[in-house]
Order: sequence, then structure tokens, then C-alpha cells
Amino acid sequence: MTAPLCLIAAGGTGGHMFPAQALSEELLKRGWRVKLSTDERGARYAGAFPAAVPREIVASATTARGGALAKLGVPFRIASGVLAARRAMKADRPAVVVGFGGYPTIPAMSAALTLGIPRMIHEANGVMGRVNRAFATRVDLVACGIWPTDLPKGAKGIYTGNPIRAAVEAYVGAPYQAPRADTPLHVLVIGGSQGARVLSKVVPEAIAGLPPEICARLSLSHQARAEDADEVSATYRAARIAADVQPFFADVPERLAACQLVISRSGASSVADIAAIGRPSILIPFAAATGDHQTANSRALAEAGAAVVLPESVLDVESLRRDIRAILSDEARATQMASRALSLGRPDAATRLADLVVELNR
Ligand SMILES: CC(=O)N[C@H]1[C@@H](OP(=O)(O)OP(=O)(O)OC[C@H]2O[C@@H](n3ccc(=O)[nH]c3=O)[C@H](O)[C@@H]2O)O[C@H](CO)[C@@H](O)[C@@H]1O
Repeated sequence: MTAPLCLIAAGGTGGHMFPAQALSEELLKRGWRVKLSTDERGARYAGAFPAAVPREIVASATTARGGALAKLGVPFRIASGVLAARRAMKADRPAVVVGFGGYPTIPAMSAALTLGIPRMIHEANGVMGRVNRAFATRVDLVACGIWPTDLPKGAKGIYTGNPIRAAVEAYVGAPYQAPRADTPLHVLVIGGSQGARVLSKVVPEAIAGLPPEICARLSLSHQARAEDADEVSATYRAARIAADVQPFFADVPERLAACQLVISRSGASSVADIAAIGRPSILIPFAAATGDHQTANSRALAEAGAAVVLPESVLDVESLRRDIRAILSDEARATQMASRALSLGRPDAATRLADLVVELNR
């Protein structure tokens, strides 16, 4: 008997592709076959997917740029994408189809709907994305990365959490070295898969103005976009603070485990990683995120006292410096924030997601 096939459809951003990858890995471990349906942008993130996962590239119909004529063609391109997905599904016969959100999932989710194939979606954020919302009541269930989330009436939501990658899992439960009066202090600054300009503008200045007894013990790992890196490095250098500035840290899990404080955007996977390893954080939600979902993503950590959330509207150098200083100078508070974060971690999210896929195949 051939192993059951799960078709995973994921849109073109890292935010959609990371959780899709985690589910693929878990299903392969369980002896399933997995196929990925994505667009050209998503394919750039697919390099980290297991080699055993074949890819089907769908046309980026709805993201096509151009004038009115090009836009007029969008419904036709979606329709032809759906027909192509139906043909592929009739040949592949997936047992279950899982959508992770984004426009490139429209063909696969529509085809699964019209063919009556068991299907679910995973929503990583505390506010549903547009495509996931459109399908939420037309799937068997919605696996939710953040809870509670704003499900439309009639949708069946199940809290799974957001899957973390194996490299993060390796540091779950790693002991937290709380900041003390004489210990080295390591601060990690991350802005999501693309980096975040606002963190490069405000964080180095806030850090450089900390009292000398803190600066002398500080070292930074600061993810900065290539175009901001020189300025970020120069500010730390002028304040004689050791700083490793890179456009992307391949070893974020290790740096997270080693830090006393993380300053971060509140993208779904970043929040999941911070909670899983259990570190105090200052979260700065991306104000322009659809439906302000990064604020929703940060809520549970904020309400539990695991994170301080600074909305961009009130973010300034002084307030950020005050918060950084308060956490790095208070061993008891930092320790409590770390353990509260850990209590919200869902290191078993990929397992839970895979369990749901298996149940849908019964
Ligand atoms: C700008 C934007 O719209 N971002 C969205 C995008 O997230 P985006 O892809 O920006 O960010 P996420 O926080 O979801 O994921 C970032 C991941 O990259 C890792 N990392 C980060 C920096 C680094 O140097 N190295 C590294 O490995 C983090 O640990 C994390 O695992 O999709 C998410 C899921 O839909 C949304 O919640 C975010 O709002």
C-alpha cells in the first residue's frame, strides 16, 4: 500500500513557509508523502524543505503587477490555476490538503473544496490573513498558531501553536542565565525574516545611552538590513559596545538561548521561538501588518508578563532605553519573564498539526 500523500500549499513569504516546512518534516517522519504547492517567491524559501518533498509551482496570479488590463486578467488566471490544481489532484490523489495562507494557496484550496478532499488551514497569526479567512468555513478545521484568534462564525478552530524548527527545539528548556550585577549581558535584536529598519534606527541609540556599568558588560547580536549595517555598527563602536551585526543570523536559536534579553518584531515564528526557548523580550509589533496582527501575536506574552510591548506609535529612544535598563537591572523580574515566556511555548505544535492531518485521513 502506498503511503498517504499530504499536499501542503503555502504562500510566498517566509512567514507562511517556515510552519509549512515544520509540518512537512513531521509528516515525513511518520511515513507520509508530502508535496508542496507554492509560487515563485515561495520557492525561494523551499530550499530548506526536505529533498523528499516535490514542488508544484503555481502562477502568482493575484500578485501580478501591471495596469488595468493585467488586473482584468486576474480572475482568469485564478480560474486556470484552479483547473490545473484539480487536474494535478486527480492524478496525485492527496489524502489531505493543508493551506498555510497567502494567495498562492487559492488554487489548491479551491481544488480540494470542489473535489471534496479533506482539508484544513493553519493560521499563524492572531488576526487571520485574507485568503485563510475566505476558506475558514470551507475547511474541516482551522489550526491556530495564536489563541484566541478572530475566527469567522461557523469555523472550527483548534489551538496547535506555531511550529518551531528543529534547531529551536534543541534549546527548549535551556537554562536561563539571569542578568546579575557582575555578569556579561547579551542582547539579541531580530526583525523577522527580512530585518526591520525601525529597530536599526532606535535600538543602537537606546543601548549606547545606557549607564556605563551596563555598557561595559554588554554584547549585541543585531540583525540589520545590509543597507543599515554600517550605521548600526558605527553607533555601537562609538559607545565601545561589542556588537555582531549581520543581515541574517543562521544560528538564531543558539543566540536566543544565550541572551539575557531579546528585542524583536512580533512575527508569528519569532514569538513562537522566543516562547519555546523562554527568554524575556521587548516586542515592537510591525504597525503596518495586515489587521495589526503583530500586536495580536504579542498579546499573550504581554498579558502573562513575559514581554514588554512597545507599539511603534509610542516607540522612542528614551522609553526603549528605560525598558531595556529595567529588565537588565532586575534579576528577579528577568527570571520571571523568562519562565512565563517558557510556559507559553508550544514546542509540540508540529506534532499537533501532524496529528490533525492524520485524523482527517481517517
Ligand atoms: C513583515 C511581516 O509582514 N512579517 C510577517 C511574516 O513574518 P516574518 O517572516 O517577517 O517573521 P516571523 O517572525 O514569522 O519569522 C521569522 C523567523 O526567522 C528567524 N530569524 C530571524 C532573524 C534572523 O536573523 N535569523 C532567523 O533565523 C526567527 O527566529 C523566526 O523563526 O509572516 C508572519 C507569519 O504570517 C507574520 O506574523 C509576520 O507579521
